[in-house]
Amino acid sequence: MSPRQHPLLEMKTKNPWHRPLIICVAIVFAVAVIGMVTTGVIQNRHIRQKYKYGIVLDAGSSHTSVYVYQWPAEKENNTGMVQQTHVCNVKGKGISSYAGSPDAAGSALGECMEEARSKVPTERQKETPVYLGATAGMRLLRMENQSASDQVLASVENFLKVTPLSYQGACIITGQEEGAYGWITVNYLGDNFRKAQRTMGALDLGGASTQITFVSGVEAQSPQDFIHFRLYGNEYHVYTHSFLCYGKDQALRLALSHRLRALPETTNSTLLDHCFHTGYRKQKDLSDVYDSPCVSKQGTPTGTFIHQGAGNWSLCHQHVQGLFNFSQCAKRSCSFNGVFQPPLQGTFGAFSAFFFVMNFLNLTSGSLDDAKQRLTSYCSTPWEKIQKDHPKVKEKYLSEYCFSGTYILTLLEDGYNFTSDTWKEIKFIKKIGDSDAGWTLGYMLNMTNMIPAEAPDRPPLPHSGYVAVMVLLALLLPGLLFLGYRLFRRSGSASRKQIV
Ligand SMILES: Nc1nc2c(ncn2[C@@H]2O[C@H](COP(=O)(O)OP(=O)(O)OP(=O)(O)O)[C@@H](O)[C@H]2O)c(=O)[nH]1
Ligand SMILES: [Ca+2]
Repeated sequence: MSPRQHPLLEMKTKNPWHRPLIICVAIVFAVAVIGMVTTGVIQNRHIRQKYKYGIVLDAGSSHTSVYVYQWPAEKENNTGMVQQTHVCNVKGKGISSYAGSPDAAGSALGECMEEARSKVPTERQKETPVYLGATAGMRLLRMENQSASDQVLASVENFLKVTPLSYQGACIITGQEEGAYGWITVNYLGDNFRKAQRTMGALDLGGASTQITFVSGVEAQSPQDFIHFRLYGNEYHVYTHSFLCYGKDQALRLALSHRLRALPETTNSTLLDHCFHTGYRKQKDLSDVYDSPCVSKQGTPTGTFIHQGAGNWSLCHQHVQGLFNFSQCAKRSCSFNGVFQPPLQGTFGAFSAFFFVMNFLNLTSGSLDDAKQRLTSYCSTPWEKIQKDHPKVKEKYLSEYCFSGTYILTLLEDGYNFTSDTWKEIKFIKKIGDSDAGWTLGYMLNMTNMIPAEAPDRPPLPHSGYVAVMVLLALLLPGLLFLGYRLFRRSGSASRKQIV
């Protein structure tokens, strides 16, 4: 005879609903888990980004560039989100060169504006802001001839107003704005604001002006050279100064005019220039030198002169030093021409012509002494060889590199007070990521209020992190329940065995 079963066990094996119930519960659990995982995955799948766009025209003294920027629509206030997607260089010279025919200034932008517009989806064009900022070329034209400068601005305005984009205005920005926006650009692109890390100074060399901008702990002795920013919850005390007429084209005119003064006033006198290569010889108009408010002149010099190279770096360096006045800087912390400058602080990004020139001369790395040595050798190379070595470079740029390189070294060392030690703090840059270093991005960020004074509150987890945690917990929970159930059953059967 089989041993008699305990009445309780007998009852249990006889319960016809037990197995289906477990199966039902298991199915519900499985469905719930699959449901949660699927929801998590679907919720977190790649959503097609919607972008916003902005266009800024940099109307510089030498030429105009049109920049197109793009950023994810829902992340307007997260720094590091705006990217340059396109740049178009307008053919011809800068807008200030249209002083004699202002009506043509606007239409000259046509091709590049069309190209820029094609980079913005049609449905976004109506809401895409367009800004035009003019810099030192227009500052000089305004000083010389206000009505001509007004007419040029009116011409570009009339042209931009009728595009399908959202035209926001055309104006001449101040040198201080130009410096400050350049500083905002490099630090925005370096993500220095959001990470509250050390900022980078900005050095911009244009055709007609140059800017130096950096954070300084020094008290403002000259308040007009300081700007205070509160960005992302941090305070920045920023020194900035713009030197009108100290861009590289105006500096060259200034240098030529100094040397021409020493020549007899006969036409076609020969100007022997140590900043140009031996063998370089060109007839030039005196008006090319004197036609600028940066160059002092008696009367209106007309006629021509022979510009002849004599390539000698140390003599060129001496002449270039003569463009700066250091005598007013004896007493206080100063750069040149009596302009206050606090001691240099931190690293610097040097862009625009600082980069074009130093990159061409292969001087973007190495010491200051190296740079001087290499420039000495470059300047003494005959013009014929220089032309042979660089057949594709525009003759105007090529002929000027010895002067431009010397001017840059002098401006940085004698002007701004960089030394052999601090030279390594200068990084010659063109772009950061995909975006050009320059004032335009900072200008647009400011005009569209895209950098908040305070850091926005954020949830502790990013969205994807939140979904991942929820899915993990959802998987863990049924597992724990199942484990608990098993333990409960095991302890139940153990106590039953004891009873038996
Ligand atoms: N070598 C070289 N020079 C360039 C190049 N592009 C521009 N330049 C020159 O470099 C100088 C500065 O150029 P930009 O920074 O565009 O100057 P800009 O904005 O027109 O002038 P500002 O109004 O003073 O800022 C000018 O003399 C230009 O002619 C380039 O690709 N190579
Ligand atoms: Ca510029």
